[in-house]
Amino acid sequence: MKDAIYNITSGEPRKLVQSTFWATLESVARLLPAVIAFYGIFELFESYQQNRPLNTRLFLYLILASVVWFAVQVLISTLAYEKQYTAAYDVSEKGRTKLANHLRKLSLGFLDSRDPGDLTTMMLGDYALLESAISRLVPQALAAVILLVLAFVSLCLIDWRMTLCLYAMLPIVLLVVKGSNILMKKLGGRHIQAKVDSASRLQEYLQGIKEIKAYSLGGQQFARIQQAFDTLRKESIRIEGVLGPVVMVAISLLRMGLPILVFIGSYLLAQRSLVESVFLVFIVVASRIYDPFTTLMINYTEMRYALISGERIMEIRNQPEVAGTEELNEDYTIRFTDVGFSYKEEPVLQKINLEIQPRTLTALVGPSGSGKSTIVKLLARFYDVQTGVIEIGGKDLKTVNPENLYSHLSMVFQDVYLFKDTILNNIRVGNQTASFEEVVAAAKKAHCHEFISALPDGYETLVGEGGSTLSGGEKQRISIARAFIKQSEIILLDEATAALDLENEAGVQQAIKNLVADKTVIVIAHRLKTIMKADQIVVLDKGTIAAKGTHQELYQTCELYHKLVDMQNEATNWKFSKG
Ligand SMILES: Nc1ncnc2c1ncn2[C@@H]1O[C@H](COP(=O)(O)OP(=O)(O)OP(=O)(O)O)[C@@H](O)[C@H]1O
Repeated sequence: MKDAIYNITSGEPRKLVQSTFWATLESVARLLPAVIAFYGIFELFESYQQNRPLNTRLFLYLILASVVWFAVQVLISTLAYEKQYTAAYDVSEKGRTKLANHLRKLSLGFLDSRDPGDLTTMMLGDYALLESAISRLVPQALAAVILLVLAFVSLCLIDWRMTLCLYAMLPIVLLVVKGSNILMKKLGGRHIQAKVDSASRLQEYLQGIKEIKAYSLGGQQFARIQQAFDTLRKESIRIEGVLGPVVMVAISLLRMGLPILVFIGSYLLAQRSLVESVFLVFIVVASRIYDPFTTLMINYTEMRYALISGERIMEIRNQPEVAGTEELNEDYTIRFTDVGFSYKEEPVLQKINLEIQPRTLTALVGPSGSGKSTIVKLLARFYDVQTGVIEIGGKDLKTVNPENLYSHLSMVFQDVYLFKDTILNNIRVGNQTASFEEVVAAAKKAHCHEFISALPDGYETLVGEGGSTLSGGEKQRISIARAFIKQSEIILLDEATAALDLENEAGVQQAIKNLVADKTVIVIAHRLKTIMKADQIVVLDKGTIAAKGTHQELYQTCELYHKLVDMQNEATNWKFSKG
């Protein structure tokens, strides 16, 4: 129970105290008309039995009490509504923000293992369920339990036998509910998975819409979405079909307490072991006492969902963040010692031994899939190595604070992501505090000032999500501008010139030259002519280092490198001087 509440409130159980207090007060207030009615009926009964006139003054008081009750009820309901919803939106806003912040600090390995729609569903759908659980379902459920316990204790003081009749079916109802929990866990999990799959297929469909059009995949991809939606429909019907009857049975069973009460009560009356007024009290109470519990049962399925959502959220929240507290010093010597890594079971890198001196340019070359990008990703600590160690300035990367590491690294990757924001702010990603002049200077060095200035809104131009309104080359130059403005000591370039048109290539090559001057640079180069002057070229083959050296050395001694260069010569008709 404690865990359930902790999960539903996504770690903030205290937020439920106020909501539950108000929900209980509201439920108690709803019982008051029954008390007022009881006094009226009781007086009718007594006056009839004692053969005396009705106490009209009492009825006046009861009418007055009804009016006061109405006003108080409205006030309490309004306040309860406000408190409950404020708490719910507060918890979900803080929870979403915390989760988003936490996601940023998780390893990419963990994020890769999740379905793309999963986290979106969690942020939107799961938190929406928690909102309704915190605002309504849980406070009402807790209020129902509190009320049942309070009523039990007070009614026992009047007549314990009648109280037991009223609650006679409760143990059986609790057993039914407990039994349905196992079913709900299984079906609820499958239902949520079906929702996640639908969201993922939809996201995949929208993201790949260009490929779907280009390769006429409409039917095939659409069938995948259709299947996901169909599974969702089946799971939704299954869960309603199974849990609906369980809820109805539980409510009906509990209400069986009323006929038991009438039956036993009549017997006790006949035996003269019960007075009529007490019998009356119980009949009146029985008309309202089951209401909160009925609401609880009707909301039960939704509440179980909220619980599953809470568990899903807490599972991510409990994932360890990429750890490390050490700060890098001024020494930027990079050393890989016996590094081994695999994304899944298959090893992708084995026994990587490499030293990169500060302010040198190291190029990684090798056939596709040989592990070049993985080396760069390990250095950027997107993943932690599984064997061996990577050090910068003698510090094991695993012990370095990731934020500190990123402050010393700039990355220009193949798939540049631009945020749905102005170009100015997209360049400022490299340095949030950069002035407009600094942004322009960086853009000039990255050879993108010209095309930005030609846009109608210049640096204030909004780019689409992912940078969809700019060409590949333009996006890449903006990412180079980001790196310029960051001015970090280590630069990781992944196919930095891949998306550039020939016309701009020379200019951008010059920009990169400026960028990397006096920096420690690791570049993944597919076009080998760009790295001929590298201080060190590392040739990778099937996850191991085949050879290291300068261009001249490798061309003469490394067969694979020789082959790669010759292949490119042929492909690009590039005249290459062998001297
Ligand atoms: N996220 C991932 N999950 C699982 N396997 C991966 C992942 N990323 C890469 N791999 C695999 O790891 C191996 C090395 O990939 P990597 O991207 O490092 O090679 P690369 O030399 O950079 O290739 P390319 O030149 O084609 O970009 C490949 O077999 C690839 O399929």
